[in-house]
Amino acid sequence: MWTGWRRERYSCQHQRKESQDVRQRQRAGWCSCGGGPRAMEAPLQTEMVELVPNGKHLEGLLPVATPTAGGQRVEGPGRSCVEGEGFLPKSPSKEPHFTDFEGKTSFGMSVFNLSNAIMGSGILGLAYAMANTGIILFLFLLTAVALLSSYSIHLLLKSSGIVGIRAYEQLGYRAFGTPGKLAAALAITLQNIGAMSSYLYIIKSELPLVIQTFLNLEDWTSDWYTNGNYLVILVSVVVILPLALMRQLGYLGYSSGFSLSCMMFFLIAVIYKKFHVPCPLSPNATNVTSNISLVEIDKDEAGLQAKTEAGAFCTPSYFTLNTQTAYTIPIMAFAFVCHPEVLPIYTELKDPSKRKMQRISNLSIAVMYVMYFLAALFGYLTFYDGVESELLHTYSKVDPFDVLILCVRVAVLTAVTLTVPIVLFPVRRALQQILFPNREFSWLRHVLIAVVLLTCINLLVIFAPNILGIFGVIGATSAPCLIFIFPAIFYFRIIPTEKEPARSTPKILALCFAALGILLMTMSLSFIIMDWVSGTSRHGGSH
Ligand SMILES: NC(=O)CC[C@H](N)C(=O)O
Repeated sequence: MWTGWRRERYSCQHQRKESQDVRQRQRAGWCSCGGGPRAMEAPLQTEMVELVPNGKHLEGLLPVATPTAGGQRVEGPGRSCVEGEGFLPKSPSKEPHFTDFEGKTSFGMSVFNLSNAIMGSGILGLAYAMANTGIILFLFLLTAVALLSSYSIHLLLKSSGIVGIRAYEQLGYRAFGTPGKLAAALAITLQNIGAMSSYLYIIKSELPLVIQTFLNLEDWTSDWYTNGNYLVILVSVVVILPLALMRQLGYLGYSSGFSLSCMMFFLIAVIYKKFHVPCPLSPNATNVTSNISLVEIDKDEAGLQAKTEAGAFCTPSYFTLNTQTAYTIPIMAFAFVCHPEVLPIYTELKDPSKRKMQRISNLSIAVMYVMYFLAALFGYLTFYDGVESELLHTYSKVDPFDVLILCVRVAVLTAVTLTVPIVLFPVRRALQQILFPNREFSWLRHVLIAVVLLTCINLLVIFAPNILGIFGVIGATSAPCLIFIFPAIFYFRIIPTEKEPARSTPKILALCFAALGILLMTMSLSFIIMDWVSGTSRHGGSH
């Protein structure tokens, strides 16, 4: 990200002044600002400067920490100091401290941003997941996915610390060259475009209902303000685009905080509703109780039978296994995806260190873990097996004009709308890495990519909502790649064998982690294919 380039630029200045001895050690010359005669050596120097995470430049330049030496892959000819030019403060009168040019985002804001990146439409599918696993199995699986997600961030941070790179795709490049970079960029692009389309799809389908109810419109009107297609364009242009044009993720901290409060409100409403929605719902409210047939049975007997069935229906299950249980892991994996955003957030962190970033990640994951569990638990305890794969739909069945539910809808709409810009950041970065590698920052490109991306997603959501089903497959492939497989295999390749031999415990663990990812990916894909073959797309869901 641009802050990284700015760091390089500063590094160049700082090191030019203070590190003559180190410069000698790096015979290749690590600062050919302006493209001097040693421009050819820029790749090495770029990496050397980038190699220094967390401001420990001199330390990082010592031979012991120079995995770039010895012909390792480095990227970015010409991307060294030149790129940072535009980001220099005009009067560097003050002695530059490392913290001056490191990111500016505080710990709290980073937690907000990362939590917002984690939280999305995934939360709406969790109650359904619980209905198909039972409370205990759900809790076990959710804990496992949360822990694995945190471990995978640990792998990413450790790899990025070794090479000083703070971008997912560049880790891929470092580990496997161009194919690695392309694979990471592709997975990030597909995963995040899938997530953004699911968010915009929620806007398209929910916002007209909300507006209609607030305006007290009894009948369906064809006015533009009740047309989901126009509304989704309006929201994209008025809210999402300006936020997506921010140059740094750090600026989105406030909107992320607001988005989280909206989700908090959603959670409180879900808990409140548990105690105010009767179970079972009246038969005409939902088809949940349709199996309770009153026809041709004696009234008393029917009443008794209905009571027994209702009693059985409204009892929570602690451990369930059915054909839908298999979907639980992909739903949870999707809900915890935030890995493309971790390294950009790390780049912009004030006084960054791996430990601090890991603490931010663990805190965000822990907060989301609690919220996910409570939302799933109370959503499930409200509707039991009648819960749908999208929790909001289920509430609409109770009373679509209920004011609280309407407010909850607005809250969820606001939350997902404010998540789109965060999720768009890594996609823009990935596209930039593929299409315009090693170019300096340009506002035109920055704006154009955001506009093109948002336009494509809008078109997709408006004209081809059915295609969104394809993202089920993409999600089943890209989420395990981003969470399990890539962090593990990149780690395996990037950590030098002198530091950790191939048979050391951390590396073997990483390989097991990758194998687990492959297993999960195969599992999810086979379930989706089985669904297609049998023609029952049971898991509609919001994602
Ligand atoms: N980048 C992403 O795919 C984020 C998805 C997010 N975890 C969600 O639940 O919606």
